[in-house]
Amino acid sequence: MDPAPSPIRTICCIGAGYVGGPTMAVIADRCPGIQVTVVDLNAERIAAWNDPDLSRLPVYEPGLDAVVGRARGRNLHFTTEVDAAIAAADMVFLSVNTPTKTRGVGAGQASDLRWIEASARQVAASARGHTIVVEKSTLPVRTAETVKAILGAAQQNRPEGDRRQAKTFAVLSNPEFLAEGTAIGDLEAPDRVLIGGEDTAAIESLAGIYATWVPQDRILRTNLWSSELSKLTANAFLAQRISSINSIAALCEATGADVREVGRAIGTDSRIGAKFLQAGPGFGGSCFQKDILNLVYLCRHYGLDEEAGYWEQVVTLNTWQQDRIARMVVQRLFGTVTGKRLALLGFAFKADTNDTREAPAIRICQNLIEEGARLVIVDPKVSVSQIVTDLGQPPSDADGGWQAASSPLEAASGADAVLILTEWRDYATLDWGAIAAVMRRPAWLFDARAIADAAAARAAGLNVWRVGEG
Ligand SMILES: NC(=O)C1=CN([C@@H]2O[C@H](COP(=O)(O)OP(=O)(O)OC[C@H]3O[C@@H](n4cnc5c(N)ncnc54)[C@H](O)[C@@H]3O)[C@@H](O)[C@H]2O)C=CC1
Ligand SMILES: O=C(O)[C@H]1O[C@H](OP(=O)(O)OP(=O)(O)OC[C@H]2O[C@@H](n3ccc(=O)[nH]c3=O)[C@H](O)[C@@H]2O)[C@H](O)[C@@H](O)[C@@H]1O
Repeated sequence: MDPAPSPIRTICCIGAGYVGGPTMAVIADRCPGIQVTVVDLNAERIAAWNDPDLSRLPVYEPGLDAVVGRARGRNLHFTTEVDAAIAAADMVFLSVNTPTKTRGVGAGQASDLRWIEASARQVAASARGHTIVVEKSTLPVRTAETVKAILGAAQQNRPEGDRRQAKTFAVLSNPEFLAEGTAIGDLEAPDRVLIGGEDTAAIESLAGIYATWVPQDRILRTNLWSSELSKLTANAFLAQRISSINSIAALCEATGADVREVGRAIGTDSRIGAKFLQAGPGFGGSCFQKDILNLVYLCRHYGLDEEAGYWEQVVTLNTWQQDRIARMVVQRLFGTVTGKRLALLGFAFKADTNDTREAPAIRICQNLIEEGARLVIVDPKVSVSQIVTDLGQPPSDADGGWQAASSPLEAASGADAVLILTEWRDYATLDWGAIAAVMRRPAWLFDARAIADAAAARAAGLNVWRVGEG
């Protein structure tokens, strides 16, 4: 008979980022009987999570402020006291960053696991009694072996009769599938919760937490390796759809078809489904490229070179889409944008987030800056300092420079073109008459999200390119 799952009374989450913060906030909000402490080495980030002004949380997610407001101070805590929080926890989530390696073996493809290793070592050193360690970060398949080796080295199996609490561990994989901008909805009503492990009691302890608000038929249980690989595979399949529809978008533009019509026609096939078929400037975000390249690395590591090439093409085409759009802008503006003012609407990698990690706007801006354009960038949620970091240069009104503007109308003043790179809802209702009136003619709208009112823009005298429209 498997041991009954031990009730979880205290949780520690290592990593107060885009995943750790929202995930733990929802768990605390839904499980008032569990004390949840989120820890981070980044004191600034922790201070922002503790800011009394809930509009200043370090992660912008619709609905997150309400969730944090209910639980923070009651049973949700944020602190830099990592070791103390680990010592007090029955369950520790590892939700640290796992970026692509930039040096050494596997650089450019493999995941850099130094933060996972460091946090596992912190757990090994500070944990007390029996601790369930949960991999929440996206990890290469079989990383649990590393985590278990580190924890195992610290495990103390007391001799019979020794009443001191033994330090023992169970390791689970529980990858997160939330998407940014919809994190709260994704966490409160997930398509599925995936739990991988070998220790049934530990699996049921974690399943019991999610079962507080997630129906049992959506709580999937599997083995460690399948769980770790499922996360990489999910992101690879999602990103593959985007590169697939973007490749069809280019064919639509060349043949007079419309990618939105094609998307509707194929998406009504229940085997394909209608979601994730929006053509755009390519996928951004911190994870798609990272996770696919990690899959490519793993395939090559196991000698599966054909499979590695198959998945690598998803990333290759994504980069091509961003370069194609920049090239097309230059071509349509008579082959040169040197000294020309281009208004860029949207810098975040998608709407409803302030996250710019791997945003398509970064590469497209860099290409146009290389061509000598004078960019004017507008984004409702991304800070100027973040754009400075991402573009690697301060604002300048010289050729090959960029400046920020506070509105699309201000950015379009004197501009030869407006580019839409993020699908912020406001861009669907812009006043194209007013915008066209301040632009230099002949003037263009390049809508890489097909969100703008193209008829209104054309009626205002603008030339219009929309992704995927022939
Ligand atoms: N961002 C997203 O939408 C999603 C991310 N993921 C995965 O979740 C993991 C975390 O991603 P994000 O939250 O975006 O990363 P993030 O970079 O926003 O947050 C990670 C945090 O961990 C902290 N940290 C690192 N090592 C630490 C240590 N030893 N002790 C204490 N704090 C430490 C860092 O200071 C950082 O604040 C990654 O593996 C990612 O692939 C999974 C699903 C969605
Ligand atoms: O592992 C992760 O980090 C997460 O990555 C993605 O979530 P996220 O990157 O936050 O956002 P998405 O909504 O997936 O968008 C990713 C990119 O694809 C683009 N996209 C998305 C959908 C679409 O139809 N077309 C399209 O171009 C978006 O504009 C964005 O640049 C996955 O959707 C999540 O399930 C996963 O947990």
